[in-house]
Amino acid sequence: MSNQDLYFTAQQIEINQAPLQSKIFVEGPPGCGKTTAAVQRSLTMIASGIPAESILVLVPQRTLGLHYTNAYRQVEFMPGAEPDVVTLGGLGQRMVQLFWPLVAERAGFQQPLRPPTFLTLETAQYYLARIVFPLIEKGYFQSAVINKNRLLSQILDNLNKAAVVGFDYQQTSARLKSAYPNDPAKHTLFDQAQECAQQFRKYCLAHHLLDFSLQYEVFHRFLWGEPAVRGYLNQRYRHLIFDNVEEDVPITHDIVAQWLPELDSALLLYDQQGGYRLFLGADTLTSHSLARMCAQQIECAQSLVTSPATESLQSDLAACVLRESQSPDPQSETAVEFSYHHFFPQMIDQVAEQIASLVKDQAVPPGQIAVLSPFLSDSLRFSLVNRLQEHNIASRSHRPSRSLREEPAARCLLTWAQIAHPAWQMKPDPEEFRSALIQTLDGLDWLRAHLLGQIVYSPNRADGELGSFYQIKPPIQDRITHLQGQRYEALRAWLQAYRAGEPVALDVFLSRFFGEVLSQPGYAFHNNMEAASVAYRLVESVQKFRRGVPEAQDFPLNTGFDYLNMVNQGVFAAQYLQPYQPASDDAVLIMPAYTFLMTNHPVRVQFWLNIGSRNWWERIDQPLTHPYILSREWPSNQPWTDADDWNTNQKALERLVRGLIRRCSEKVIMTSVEIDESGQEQKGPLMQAAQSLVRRLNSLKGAEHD
Ligand SMILES: Nc1ncnc2c1ncn2[C@@H]1O[C@H](COP(=O)(O)OP(=O)(O)OP(=O)(O)O)[C@@H](O)[C@H]1O
Repeated sequence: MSNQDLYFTAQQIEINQAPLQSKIFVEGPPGCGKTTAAVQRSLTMIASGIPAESILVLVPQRTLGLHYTNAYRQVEFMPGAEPDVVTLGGLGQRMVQLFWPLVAERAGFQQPLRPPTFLTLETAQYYLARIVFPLIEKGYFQSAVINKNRLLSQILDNLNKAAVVGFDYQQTSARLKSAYPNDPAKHTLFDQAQECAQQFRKYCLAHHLLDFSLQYEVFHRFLWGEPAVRGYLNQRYRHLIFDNVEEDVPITHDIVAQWLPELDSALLLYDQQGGYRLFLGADTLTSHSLARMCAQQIECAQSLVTSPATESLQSDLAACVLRESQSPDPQSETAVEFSYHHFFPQMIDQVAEQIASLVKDQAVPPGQIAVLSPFLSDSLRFSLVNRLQEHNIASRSHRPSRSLREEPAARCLLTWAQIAHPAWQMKPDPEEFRSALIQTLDGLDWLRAHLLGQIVYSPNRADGELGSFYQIKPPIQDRITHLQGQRYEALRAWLQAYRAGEPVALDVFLSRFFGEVLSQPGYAFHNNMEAASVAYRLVESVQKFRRGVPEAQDFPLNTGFDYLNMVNQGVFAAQYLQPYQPASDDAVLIMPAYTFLMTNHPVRVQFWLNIGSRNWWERIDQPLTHPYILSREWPSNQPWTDADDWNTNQKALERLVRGLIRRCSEKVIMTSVEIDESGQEQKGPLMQAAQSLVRRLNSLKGAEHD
């Protein structure tokens, strides 16, 4: 629906028609039309002669800016003369780049004349790993039962929290310890994490490297107060639209509070009951205090998404979560459905069938259906996508970060890279080799791959060469089939030729191998768009790694070894940010629940999978960090208790339930299983709340009959 087709609400008209120089704070529930009104207002401003490039649209994360970028794409702006849609981190990075000479020395960089290198998550993990792994060998982090990747990301998380909440990162351990006064084991972990963070920061300052926390800190502490920088920003931007203020972090709010009086106009949009990015430092209190800085306040009360029935369901289920005695509204019943199953696969089959019936019998567009769960495991995603495919229904799954290592296509490419570079002395085990064969030769089954692999590959072979298909005994050749044998031989010849020549950087190797072998007819990547896109992202990830590691410029070949080493140790390509594509009407969305909340895409029907799982309620265990204790609200020296855990989990579930239902216009279908994927019995708090709602609705009916 384009904006021309909408009848704007009174509040939307008020926002759109407010005088051009106004500073307005709009608040309301999600789905009351705030973003739509803001997009419209910016277009009205541009139509009235305000230069588009003087409008800054600030969002807490890129997905939340999609409505703006999509709308601006429809308008023909001159190149460079369009509104800027950015996060404060993005803006900060640009400023650091631009004003580097002004700030490098003052910020403590030891080689201020060298240009800054901005680290990605992976390159930051790489440098941090070089500090942390030797310490692990010495016995650090022994009591933390988490994998290396999570260890690294929690140390980086502490640095990020300090930067965005606004405290000295060297105080992190003291803050955490004061919340657990009687837990020496935790104290040791916090101190060790702190020591790693300190060494990492020292290394970054010595080598002009900036991870996210340092970018943010340099911008906030050293550039924001500089008259030259402020002058530049004030000349460039005169109008601010700040959407989803409640999902942003305190330092962004501080900066905006100081900036507001200097701007010509501002429109700030606040979602009530939001703050889902708490893990990343989002702070609803500091965000709401911005209301005082705006002369005009507008409240939108009416959701344009929910029906009266889903609105009631939202309030009734939230009451059950919080165990408040509230008599439900009978119409809630029409907006919810429950389905119970013994086992996980039955639940998946049933969900797929229900979706097929919604699409085929009730003409619900697939894009108006979302399947949500707290986490999206590979097996869950895989089974659901497959079941839907059997019904000819397209789906789109999105996880904000995925491990490339988990992608079979990426593992396959990296296995061949190891075989192509014997000097690295990284020999895949026979199982990895067999999987690579299955992933590579189109139509090769497990048994044939096993036969072929057993004969042609041995990790013990000193020269690392692969055996030839033609030396295999004819009856076995027949079993493997000559067609697959020829394909294997062409692959082997390619690798042999590569090994005979000068090796190239890993990303170059991967692109060539993909282009010249894997994507050719007869190989499994041919016409396989998903595998191709994984290959592309892997190449990009290696490339970014090579470019982000300055010493790699001199030794590009070592980078390949380092990269693979990190992958093998479980560090990365542990995570990459999947580009988020805006939702389309022809594919069912399959997403983690919190990711869905950040896509700004309401739907008609939601499926909540396995509501008995405690993951709907419980925070993931983070032994080295803590989102609440490291927030501004948490008083120093106040102990964190089990009751705090319980209360925050309750509050988070209530917020999640409300947030999801407020993005649903017709029905929520809640599914549960007795025994989950890992064989556990399921009866978590969301399930208990749902059961309590059923009881309350039933007793209401009982009362009616009486
Ligand atoms: N005047 C209107 N009439 C009908 N539908 C509308 C109107 N304004 C917006 N919508 C639709 O309502 C939905 C929510 O709108 P919008 O995203 O602008 O709300 P919001 O308050 O910004 O929500 P969120 O906080 O989730 O971003 C969208 O699907 C949008 O197309």
